[in-house]
Amino acid sequence: MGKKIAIYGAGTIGACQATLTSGNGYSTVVIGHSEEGLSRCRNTMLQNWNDLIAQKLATAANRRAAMDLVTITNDVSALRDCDIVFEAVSEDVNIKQRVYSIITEVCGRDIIVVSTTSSIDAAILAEKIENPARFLIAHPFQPVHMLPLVEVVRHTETSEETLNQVCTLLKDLNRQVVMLNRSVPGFLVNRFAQALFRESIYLIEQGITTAADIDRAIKYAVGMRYASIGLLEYYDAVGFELERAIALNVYPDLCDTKSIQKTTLVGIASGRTGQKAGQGLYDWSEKDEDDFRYRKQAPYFEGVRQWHMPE
Ligand SMILES: NC(=O)c1ccc[n+]([C@@H]2O[C@H](COP(=O)([O-])OP(=O)(O)OC[C@H]3O[C@@H](n4cnc5c(N)ncnc54)[C@H](O)[C@@H]3O)[C@@H](O)[C@H]2O)c1
Ligand SMILES: O=C(O)[C@@H](O)[C@@H](O)[C@H](O)[C@@H](O)CO
Repeated sequence: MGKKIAIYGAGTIGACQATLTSGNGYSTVVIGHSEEGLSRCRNTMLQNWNDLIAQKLATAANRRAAMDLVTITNDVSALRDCDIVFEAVSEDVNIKQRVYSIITEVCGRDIIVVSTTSSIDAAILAEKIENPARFLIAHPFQPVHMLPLVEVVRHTETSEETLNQVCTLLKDLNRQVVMLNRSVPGFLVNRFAQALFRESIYLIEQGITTAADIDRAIKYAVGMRYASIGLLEYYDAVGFELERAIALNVYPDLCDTKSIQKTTLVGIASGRTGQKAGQGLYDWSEKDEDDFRYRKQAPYFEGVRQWHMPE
């Protein structure tokens, strides 16, 4: 500990990353770029704490102490004495490049910059920063302050020292780190997710089943099984002979389209784009938003007991 952490970007990821770092006793600076953004960030952080307090995982004193460790500001000079900057601005290479120039200007070229990008290649981002040896990606998952996995993606010029410092910090934050030695689109988890999304939409479009039944299958088989054993432990447990027989039957029938599917295109054209629009694969007007937020966090509550919360 003792490090001062900065998070550049006051959106969804910035607010939750700041909840995690300050909730573990780190002084944290969040850089935004609008007044509304700053108050939205503060409100998201308070909502995160209130959810933890409602579960009796934190107290009002923890919330106050953690919020006291946080500076949320539009003033980039607040970055000056930080040791490491998590970049969490919009998923746009040009915006990220502008932000890297500002960080280097304020902090010097030895500052460690960690991008939270979901999809931009590490080599592309590394080209946009003055000192690529001090740059890598650490891709988190929502809800970022609670879900433990972080995919660390290095590129050819990332120094060992940078990698070690970032991994040490992530481990101190009780993160489970997986490492990619080079960038591939979607890293690991979004590759798995896209394969499942594509197949699920295909099955619905073929009239084979419904969104609700796909989600039941995921929750009560895939989710529950792989919560306690690994996917590849399971593969070995079944054995290669049976998996070969199943693959010979299933591979030829799997969806392999390279195009965006009709359901998604029609949804976008008609404004039925998902939860925020009230309608997507589900009718969200029929769903309870608080219950969904609770269910989204529920698997991770136990992990919060390991936080080193300030008091
Ligand atoms: N939302 C997710 O599920 C998720 C998960 C993991 C990683 N990520 C990645 O995290 C990053 C941030 O995503 P998000 O979901 O928080 O987006 P967001 O839109 O909620 O937040 C991005 C923030 O960046 C700010 N911003 C834009 N230009 C800026 C600038 N020049 N200076 C300062 N701030 C600027 C925006 O105002 C906004 O507050 C992206 O790279 C995204 O791919 C997102
Ligand atoms: O699952 C997540 O939280 C991340 O992988 C994100 O990067 C990504 O944007 C997804 O939410 C989109 O499915």
